[in-house]
Amino acid sequence: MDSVLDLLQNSVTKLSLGQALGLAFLALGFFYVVKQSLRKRLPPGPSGWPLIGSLPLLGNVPHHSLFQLSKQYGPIMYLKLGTTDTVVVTSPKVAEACLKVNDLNFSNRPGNAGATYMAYDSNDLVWAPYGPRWRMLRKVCNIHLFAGKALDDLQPVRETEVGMLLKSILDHERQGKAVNLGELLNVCTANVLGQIMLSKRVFESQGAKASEFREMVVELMVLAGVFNIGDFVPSLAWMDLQGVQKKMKKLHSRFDDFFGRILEEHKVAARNGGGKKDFLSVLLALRNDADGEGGKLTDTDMKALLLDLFTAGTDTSASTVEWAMSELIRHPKMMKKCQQEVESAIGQDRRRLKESDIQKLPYLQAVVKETFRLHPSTPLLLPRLAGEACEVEGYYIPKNARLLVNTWGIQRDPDVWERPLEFDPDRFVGSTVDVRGTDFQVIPFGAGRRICAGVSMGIRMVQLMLASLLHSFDWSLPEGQQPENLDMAEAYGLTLQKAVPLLAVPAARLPHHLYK
Ligand code: HEM
Repeated sequence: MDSVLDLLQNSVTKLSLGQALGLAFLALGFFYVVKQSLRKRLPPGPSGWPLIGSLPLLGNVPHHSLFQLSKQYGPIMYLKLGTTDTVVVTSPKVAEACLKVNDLNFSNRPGNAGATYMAYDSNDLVWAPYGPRWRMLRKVCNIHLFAGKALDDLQPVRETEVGMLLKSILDHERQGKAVNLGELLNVCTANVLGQIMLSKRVFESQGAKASEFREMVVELMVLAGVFNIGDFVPSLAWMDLQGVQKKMKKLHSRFDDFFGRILEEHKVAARNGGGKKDFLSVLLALRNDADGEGGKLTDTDMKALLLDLFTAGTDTSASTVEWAMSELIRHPKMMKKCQQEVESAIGQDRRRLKESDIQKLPYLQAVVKETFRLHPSTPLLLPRLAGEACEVEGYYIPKNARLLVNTWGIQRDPDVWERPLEFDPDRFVGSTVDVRGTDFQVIPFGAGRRICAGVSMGIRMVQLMLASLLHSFDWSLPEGQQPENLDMAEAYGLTLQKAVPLLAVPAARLPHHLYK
């Protein structure tokens, strides 16, 4: 052994300077090639800048900018957002590879200030780590809120609240006012959830507590929509450069007080034998039973769940209907077709529309699908996290990389859809393509294990509200505005809102006694 080493040493010392330099360059070249080939395995994408990465490329409306970038770099892109590894997906095929083939690996969500400071340190359902607790929370919600039987049992609540929506629109009509539809739809969806979960109309304008809650939800939407630098450059999070975390903490304590008070009222009612038949009462009754694999339901679990369901369920459904109404006002023939369909299904003077009528309205269902395609309320879904490094479409995805699925881009891609920017419900008439996470060309609710928990409730709410608005009223724009000039610009926030809210003028179509 010694002699071999001696030999090597001698030969190295015997190399000329030129030979030694040549060897050194060879070694450097070898390492460069290895490094490059490792790099090559990442998906293509912009190189970005130190510390901030490609954050400046996101612009004001990130799903637009990312869609443009995908045209340059392809359907799977890698970029640094701040210091975080991020993978952006913009094709049905790659979305399926992530959310179906590699679903388990992408079943977590990345931490962020909202989850930490507002959602009880990810102790809720939306941000909970994938595992037994998440499963337990989801199961409880499925059984008591979202499964077919629970949804059917809650049908009268939805119909009653939609009835109140129609009545309030009629009041506007009598005063000759245009209505801010988005606002009224928000009130309706929040009250449906309030009645289901707390036996309370949380968005009533009378009463200090009701309006306080509304104000808090609006603030939460604004805060959650802020692009918080600390989420992308974690080493700077402690500085809270935009003051977002401070505001979140303050808002969280207001929500906690609000839900805490309602929780205490429910506990007292249950002790006195006067418990209500709502979701919170069910949770209270379950608290001693639900100690299976997920552990007990604590007060915190319950408050976090209530917060989640209000925030995930209100704006999403309401803004979808606002977009649908805007499209129909721009396309009067389609609006007429919907109204004729409803009229021939249930008539125009006998009664108000019921949820069970929707099955007789295939064109209206197609209008809803087309709205989900063109105006998905959560354009980048909610972020996922790669639990382990993995391979997607031959590319290397690092462990802990964030996954953003640009469903807005997929649903407007000319490679995927014919005439993608045209609102054309007929593309869904007689088609089996569905929006519930099985057809990856249209996944407004996401897909896989962490698909939206409230898909069925959301679809039912959207269909019922839209069909009722069309059955009960004719709609036009305030004087001087032309349908073809209606502003359809998007504002970026927690959900995809219209930048300019829709103001529309209603004209009653039903006998007045039917609005009671
Ligand atoms: C138009 C209506 C709605 C749309 C478009 C929508 C969309 C979404 C999307 C895109 C996600 C993320 C899915 C993913 O990561 O793959 C999500 C998650 C979620 N949604 Fe919805 N949503 C709607 C209505 C609702 C309603 C009515 C509720 C409940 C009242 C709800 C509760 C939730 C919850 C709890 C999650 C988190 C699921 C989890 O992480 O396990 N959503 N939603």
